[in-house]
Amino acid sequence: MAQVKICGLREAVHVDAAVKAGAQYLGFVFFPKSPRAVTPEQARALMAEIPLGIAKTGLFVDPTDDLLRDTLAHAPLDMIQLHGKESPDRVAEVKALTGLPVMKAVGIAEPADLAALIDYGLVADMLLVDAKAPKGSPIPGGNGLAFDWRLLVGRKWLRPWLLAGGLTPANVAEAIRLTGARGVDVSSGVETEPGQKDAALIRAFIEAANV
Ligand SMILES: O=C(O)c1ccccc1N[C@@H]1O[C@H](COP(=O)(O)O)[C@@H](O)[C@H]1O
Repeated sequence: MAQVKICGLREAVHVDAAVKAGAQYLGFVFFPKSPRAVTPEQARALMAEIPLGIAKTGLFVDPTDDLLRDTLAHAPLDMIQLHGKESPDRVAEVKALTGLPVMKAVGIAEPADLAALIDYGLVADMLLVDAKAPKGSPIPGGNGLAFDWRLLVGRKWLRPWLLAGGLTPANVAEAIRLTGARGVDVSSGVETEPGQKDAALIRAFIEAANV
């Protein structure tokens, strides 16, 4: 069974669909430039019915200590996802500050980008192997772009990892087969437009990840 993270949830009906379909991670975006951004108070309400055992993951982009503290004061997160330019030292600081496991996203476009996964594997609890955002994009992820999955064939890292970037119900099974990923993360691929999740697409994605 592949582990699935559904990211960028903003409505209870989609949280419910993801929980019932068997997602192991649910992502809430605390980055104002994203069309999926929620406030800590909105996230808290969305999290109320999430069963124990599903990791409520807060997505941040180069967060300040204050943003992390303020968010955690309202929203009971289980994991932090760092999706900006955080250095390995900053990853370690965020772990110490929050007391939570940290998943660090690394953008991949070419073989040289893979080296960062070794460095971050020394400090992060999990790795998120995502497509590198196009130049000029206002958001460093959630762009619905895939990278060349063949770059990952035969690679191993120190930490568990999720594959992300342009995954959809139509391509996720092939992505898992090719890369050997044990977990996948999706945002745009289960939406009808940026920020608008779709319950049927969420169910189709989780089903396809587990064929
Ligand atoms: O989803 C967002 O809006 C977002 C904003 C800023 C950083 C990351 C974001 N999403 C993450 O990006 C990847 C891939 O998304 P997609 O499936 O290609 O749309 C995923 O890990 C999201 O968690």
